[in-house]
Amino acid sequence: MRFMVEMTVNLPPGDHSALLAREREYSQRLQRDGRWEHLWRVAGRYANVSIFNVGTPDELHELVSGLPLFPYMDIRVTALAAHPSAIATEEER
Ligand SMILES: O=C(O)CC1=CCC(=O)O1
Repeated sequence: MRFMVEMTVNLPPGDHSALLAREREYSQRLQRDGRWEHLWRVAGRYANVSIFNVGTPDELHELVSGLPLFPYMDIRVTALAAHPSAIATEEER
């Protein structure tokens, strides 16, 4: 199941380098294992748009709530369905 996840980061002022390093490590592990398919910066905002490919909504919730930045983010999740006009490989579906 694919989900579009929009994350807006609201960090208080300060040095968050250790937290951001943990966030990067966590997200790159999920990108490498294929569950975090896309990660894009929203131009001009401290926000991202991501595509997750996971088995269940519960799994998505577990992954997203485990993000080190989770307490500092507003997160919006949209479930995605196949578009009948999309040209996509079987693997992408
Ligand atoms: O910088 C962000 O958009 C927050 C974030 C999510 C995954 C990551 O590595 O950073």
